[in-house]
Amino acid sequence: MSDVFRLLAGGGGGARFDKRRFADDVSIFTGAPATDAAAASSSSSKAGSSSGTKLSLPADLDFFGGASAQPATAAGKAGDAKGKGKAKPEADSGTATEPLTRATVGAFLKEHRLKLTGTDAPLPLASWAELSSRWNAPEWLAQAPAKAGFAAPTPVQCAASAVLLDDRDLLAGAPTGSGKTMAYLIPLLHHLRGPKPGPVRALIVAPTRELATQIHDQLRKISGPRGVRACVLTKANEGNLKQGEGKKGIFDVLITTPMRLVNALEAKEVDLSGVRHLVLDEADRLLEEGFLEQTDAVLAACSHPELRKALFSATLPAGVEEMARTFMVDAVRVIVGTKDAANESINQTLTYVGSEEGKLHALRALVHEGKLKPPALLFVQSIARARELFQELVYDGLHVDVIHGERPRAQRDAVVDAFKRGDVWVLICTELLARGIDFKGVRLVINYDFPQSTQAYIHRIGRSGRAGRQGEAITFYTKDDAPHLRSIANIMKNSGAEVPEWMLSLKKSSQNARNKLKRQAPERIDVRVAAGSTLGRKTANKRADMVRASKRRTAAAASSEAPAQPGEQEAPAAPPTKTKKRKLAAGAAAEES
Ligand SMILES: Nc1ncnc2c1ncn2[C@@H]1O[C@H](COP(=O)(O)OP(=O)(O)OP(=O)(O)O)[C@@H](O)[C@H]1O
Repeated sequence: MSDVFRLLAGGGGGARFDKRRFADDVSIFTGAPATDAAAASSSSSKAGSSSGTKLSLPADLDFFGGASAQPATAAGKAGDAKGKGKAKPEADSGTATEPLTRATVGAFLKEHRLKLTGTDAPLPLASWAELSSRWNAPEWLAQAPAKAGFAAPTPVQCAASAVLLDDRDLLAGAPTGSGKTMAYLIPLLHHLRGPKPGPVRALIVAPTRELATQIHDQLRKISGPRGVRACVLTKANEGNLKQGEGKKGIFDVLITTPMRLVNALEAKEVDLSGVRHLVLDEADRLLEEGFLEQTDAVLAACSHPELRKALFSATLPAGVEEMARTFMVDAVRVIVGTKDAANESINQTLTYVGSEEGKLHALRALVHEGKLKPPALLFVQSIARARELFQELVYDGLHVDVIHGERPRAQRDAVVDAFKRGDVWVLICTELLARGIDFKGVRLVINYDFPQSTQAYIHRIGRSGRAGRQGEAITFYTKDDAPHLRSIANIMKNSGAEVPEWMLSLKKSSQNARNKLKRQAPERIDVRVAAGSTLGRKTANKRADMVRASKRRTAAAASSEAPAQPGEQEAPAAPPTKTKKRKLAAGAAAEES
């Protein structure tokens, strides 16, 4: 039996993977025909063990491309996207594409559903070759995207990169998974040219440490032979950013969460007066309650007179755009597809589960019906519920793990790696993973708890269907969620999903109710209590033993790590008072520490 196949086997009770039913999936793991794979099944590994042995994965199992040295031909993949608003490069790999002219740009914008507004908005670039022909970028930079597997630019890269290469302020909205990160990293590298001792010259702010780390990884991938020096700000490397007293800063690019940066600013460990390029990734989140105060402080500390600002997100509510206009100068606005819409490569469904008690039944039914296609993300509304659901599912043989802002940093990193390797099949998570995280191979997102806003919905389900791949999202709703059903149903309809007419004609929830829901998650009974009726005493005792054992393993693994601060961005609690605001912000940025 192959190691990979051993991974499929789960221990304990509950709804296990039925390997006959999932013969097609099993065959991926064995490389054998589906029927043989099913016949060869046997069980040995422990459910929920994510630390797992390192496996050498067959290509089909390398869901996230992490195991293969050669990245997937991303341009080809993105090129697979059919229809509107998707990451769709304009040409096949390597094909030279004519630069756009004022005469041809209209058709290009229409074809790629691009909206470009602003004074003298620059023409989008039509191929990476224009990096050198139009902006005189060094050869290595013009070749960097193709080397990274991105043969042709995606629509947001065509339009937004051109604006940034022209050194203009930018507000960009494009669907999840459409390549926004490269859209700003490539121009950044162009402007920085190479490493230069002295103060930090570029600053990228993102709401979670996980996203900051991912951006850093992407930057390293393309930063070329004379690579600029970038770091994710941590307590440990703060000192290296200090200027003066005979010290010269050694980092060109700083990538950070707002709270971490504000702490460093307050401790006078970082000087941002040399920052020429500021990127706010997931800008609407950074300009929302919980982060706004910190983002404000960061903007104030970036005092360079020629500071250029770039704001990116898949969702840009009107209020955020309005706020952005107060600090941007002569900005160009780029929108790909319909603003604030879900990615159209994702097949979306809403599932009525009655009450909290119905959720586990519905989840287990998905497993039995072979509809829970791993790798899958399972979103819940709070850290407490993430823990509860993990305790409930850890015995189901699903190779499940959990990630949230109260797990120590090393554990969070290990879980992300295990998920990328394919060791974890189902990852229970909070909003910590909802934004920006690029697990390319995620096949299914389940909203176990109803999302608290349309933005949360768009970002959560956007963890699948990336770079032109197909994805799937299932959202559970109870009768208590019904008042907010209509707004999600509308988002679904606007991205081409079939939605029953009655959902669209439900009464619209009031702005107040929507704001309240956004601020505060609804009360839900404990997942374990909801499941209580299905558990025999014996099973319950066995579960308790296994949870204790799992906790012991976790504690042993984390013994060297200080835990992150409690709270996180998805649970911004009650309307903030002044002091509470500060606490909230600390909570919102818990994952950065
Ligand atoms: N030109 C390209 N061709 C094909 N794939 C690309 C291209 N540029 C980026 N990608 C890939 O597309 C995936 C999604 O990119 P990225 O994470 O930047 O999306 P995003 O638009 O920022 O999404 P989100 O809104 O969720 O943050 C990544 O795996 C990236 O490597």
